[in-house]
Amino acid sequence: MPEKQGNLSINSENIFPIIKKWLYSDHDIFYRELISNGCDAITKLKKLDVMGEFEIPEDTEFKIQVTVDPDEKTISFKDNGIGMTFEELDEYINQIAFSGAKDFLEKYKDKTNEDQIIGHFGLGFYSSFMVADKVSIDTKSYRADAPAVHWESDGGQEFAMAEGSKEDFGTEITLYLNEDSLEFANEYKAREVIEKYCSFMPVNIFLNKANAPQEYETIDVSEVTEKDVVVETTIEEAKTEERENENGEKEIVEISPRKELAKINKRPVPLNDVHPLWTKHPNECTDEEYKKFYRTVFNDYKEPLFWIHLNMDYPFNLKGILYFPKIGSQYESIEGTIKLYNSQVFVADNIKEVIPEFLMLLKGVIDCPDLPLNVSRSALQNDGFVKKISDYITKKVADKLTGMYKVEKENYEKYWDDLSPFIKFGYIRDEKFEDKIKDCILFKNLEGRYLTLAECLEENKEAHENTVFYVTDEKAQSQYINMFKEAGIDAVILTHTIDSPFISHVEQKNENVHFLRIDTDLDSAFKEETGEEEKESLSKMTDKLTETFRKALGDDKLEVKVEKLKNSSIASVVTSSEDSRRMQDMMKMYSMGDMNMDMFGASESLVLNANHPLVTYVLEHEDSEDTSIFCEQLYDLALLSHGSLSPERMSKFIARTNDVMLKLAE
Ligand SMILES: Nc1ncnc2c1ncn2[C@@H]1O[C@H](COP(=O)(O)OP(=O)(O)OP(=O)(O)O)[C@@H](O)[C@H]1O
Repeated sequence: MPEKQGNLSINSENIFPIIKKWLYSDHDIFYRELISNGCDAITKLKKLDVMGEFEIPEDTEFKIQVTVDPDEKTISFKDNGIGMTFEELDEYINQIAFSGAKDFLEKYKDKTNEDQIIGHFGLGFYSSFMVADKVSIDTKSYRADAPAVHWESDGGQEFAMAEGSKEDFGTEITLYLNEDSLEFANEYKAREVIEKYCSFMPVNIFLNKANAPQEYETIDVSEVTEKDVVVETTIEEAKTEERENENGEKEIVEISPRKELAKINKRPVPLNDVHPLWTKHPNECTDEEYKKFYRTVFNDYKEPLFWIHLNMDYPFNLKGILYFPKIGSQYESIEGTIKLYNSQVFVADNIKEVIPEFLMLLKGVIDCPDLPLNVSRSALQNDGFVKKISDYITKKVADKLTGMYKVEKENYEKYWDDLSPFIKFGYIRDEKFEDKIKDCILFKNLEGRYLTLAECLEENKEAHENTVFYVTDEKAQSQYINMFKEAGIDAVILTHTIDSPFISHVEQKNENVHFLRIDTDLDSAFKEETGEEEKESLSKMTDKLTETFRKALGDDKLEVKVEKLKNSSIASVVTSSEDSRRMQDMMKMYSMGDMNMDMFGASESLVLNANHPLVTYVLEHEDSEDTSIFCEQLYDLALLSHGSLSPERMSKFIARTNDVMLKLAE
């Protein structure tokens, strides 16, 4: 065999600093690249066997063996795949692998943002130089007549290759780590990285540490296979116990039989699952398997609500499982994770160019071998193919939900509280999803029944046409809820942060429909019908009480309304204008709380019930010495039932209440 030395130098002298910078956040990627090269080499050999060009020896067990050696500061990756001849190695490694790195550099030389590169596919073998000063390859082709080859390169600039000594077919790549990268030879680190990238690769991956002491396990002799190395066999005598039988006599019973045990070298356990659940046909998967897969992949011990198994072959290849997680409480983060794979090789989490943003609230895996992953994010955004994938996933999710709504309404309602933030987010963000799902959005009413928007409007069309009253905080708005219930008026519960943008969106899409918070201007249903004369007298009362309350509270902007409420036990309530409240909420959301809210008009009004004796008392005693106490107290009580008092008002309210009680005690 000829020997060969050469120069691998790539035009740029600075290739290392540049590549290192780009890959800085995921330096560990070389594990994925070298292991997936090994998987490819094994897959190729299996294909040759199917094509009849090679016969796989009977005792072959395909695997990738990773060995870390912290003492020698090396990591080796050994596969029993197709291997390379001298010429192939020269072509694939000296030319292609290095030209791959060169292409990579060319493509991205003007881009400084590492975020623009997805997956880093295309860097392959060359990535080993990110962590190693020296790399060697020992390979032997599957072709019986091809001699083994040894290749090595110091620093990735020059190489030397010559006949090697490897005896069996396959490839072993050894990395001599640089001082900055020694952590990768740590067994636990290695395990962590392999589990991150290679958990579902299609060939068994084993990890061991060089010179680690042999570990053993004990099994029943009947379970020993040809592959086991038996160190010793032992007999465990039967265990017996004296027990009383049903006739009250004592007898000896065997509680465990005599066993013949074998101590064997610990059987290696692969780090990966070569047949992840998504690769199976949905008909072959059980609920228990789906749940177990969810637990292992997402470390979430709360059971998912349900899942969708995606399985598409045409016009593109896409498989995956999307889980709808159970949301613990509304305060818990509902951020999900969608893991993207390319032929069982992990690429990245949550690539928003491929997966619609609202689906990121779910948890799931998607494997798409056809995805162009070696291009920049901006290119992915404009890629029609990626758009198709994204549309397909959206359609599948919408179909599942609408199907459930139609066929399993009871379950759908049961899951609604968990599903609702996700569905509402999708409804706002994705027009296609909105189109499909809009008639399956539910609203929980005061009785706890679930209604669609159309049903809500229909049920309440006599009492308040095209208006939906809603509650955002069941505790703070309980007084209003009671008033509504007494008056036989319905409202819906919308307590999630997504609900505020959600109702605005519903209003935009349904021009006539309005949502009013339950504490907005009181509906006529709560008021007594008033004739013209009474209206005039109420208006006079309003003027008078406005003056009295403004003076007592020292607030000359206070909006006061006087009404005859049917519920005579209520003296005062605060109502707020829907529009200005929404505007204020929006300001808060965008942290513009400092802005002067007066520009949006008065948001709150004090409504006094002319049917309540305390109100009539104030009306008749505007100049009495205690009037201001009545005014302050009525206002604070109204505010309290509307929400809460400011700390300053609260202290004054407590002191004043004590004074009032003292007076009563006198
Ligand atoms: N373990 C191996 N066994 C056999 N051939 C290999 C092995 N590793 C690399 N090769 C050969 O070297 C070539 C270059 O490898 P490299 O990892 O740089 O790029 P790639 O695998 O083709 O593409 P990618 O960038 O997707 O990894 C491979 O195409 C393959 O032919």
